[in-house]
Amino acid sequence: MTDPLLSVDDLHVVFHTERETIHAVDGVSFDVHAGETVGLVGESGSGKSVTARAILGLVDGPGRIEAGRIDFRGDDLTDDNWDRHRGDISIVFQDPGSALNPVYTVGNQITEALRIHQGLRGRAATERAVDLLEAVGIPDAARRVNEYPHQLSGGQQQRAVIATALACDPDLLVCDEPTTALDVTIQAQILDLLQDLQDEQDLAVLFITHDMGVIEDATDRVNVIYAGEIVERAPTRTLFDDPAHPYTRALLQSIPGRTPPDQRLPAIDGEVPTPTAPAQSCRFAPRCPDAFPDCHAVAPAHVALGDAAAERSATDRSAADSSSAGRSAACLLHDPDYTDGGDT
Ligand SMILES: Nc1ncnc2c1ncn2[C@@H]1O[C@H](COP(=O)(O)OP(=O)(O)OP(=O)(O)O)[C@@H](O)[C@H]1O
Ligand code: NI
Repeated sequence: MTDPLLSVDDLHVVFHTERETIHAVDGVSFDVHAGETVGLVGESGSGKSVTARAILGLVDGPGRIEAGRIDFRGDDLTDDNWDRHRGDISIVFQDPGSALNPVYTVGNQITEALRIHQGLRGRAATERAVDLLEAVGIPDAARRVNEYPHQLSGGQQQRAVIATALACDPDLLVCDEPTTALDVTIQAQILDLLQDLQDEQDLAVLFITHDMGVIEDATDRVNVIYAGEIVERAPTRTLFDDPAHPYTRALLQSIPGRTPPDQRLPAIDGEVPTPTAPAQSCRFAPRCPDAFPDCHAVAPAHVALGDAAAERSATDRSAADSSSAGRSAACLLHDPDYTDGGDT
């Protein structure tokens, strides 16, 4: 496989608050290749947005990137190379209302981005802004370019936000719950739009959501995050057909058709713990239906499942424990496929 466009390697983002130290992102690694959509999925508080902000260089105090690398086209962004790649990575947040400035027209916001990132001004910028609004499916774009955000519906606002994000002609679009604030029909339209844009522009997308249904529709590969750690990674189809980690299975059980936008994974009792210390055990163990004593005593490590071509991995207790060879993983034990060191 070619080199990844984005490579996040053992990223640690820590918030030092007065009360406690929060290891919000605690050793996260994943890659995104040109043109693909990679999902990052987990419940509220699992560290998705902090990961997204870290990639954009937007972690603010009291948060700090304390370890790890974020490579974009081989440049280490944690080395303060963000400015060089400012236009190469764009982000779309959940709430289009707060992403758009209410006192400027939609067109002004897009032309501002075009000026900064492409050096376009005047008529050329306005024409490009209209093109972008058309590209994101806003009808009558030549007129609507002069409208203010409040004159657009929620779905159209998110389209306008996406148009603004595309104005810098990014290679990577980070979408942090881009459809969560929208109703289900509009959600589907925005997902279709992202898919079309991606096919046309060879855009890579990092898609962040708590909704497994959206992951299934929108992504090629997926990373499951829990309390700051990736617990499983697999091609999306594989993950749905054959989930390895108990947390992944719990997430899958929590999609009754489609989770309503305002509801969060009701099927799993309890909440994601706030990681206030380095992991001494499996952070999911207290909620895990399959946990046994070791799960509470040993921090699992991440191991490959199958050969490299399978592109699968999950956290595994035995890998953390040098005395036990092989892959009779704690959290994978009940699944005989994963205990034979074998193939998937
Ligand atoms: N400014 C901050 N100060 C202190 N802790 C923070 C701050 N921002 C985030 N955190 C902590 O980082 C952890 C991860 O938060 P994050 O926003 O990344 O979760 P998330 O997965 O995006 O959740 P959601 O689905 O609700 O958006 C949480 O424990 C949160 O309390
Ligand atoms: Ni978030």
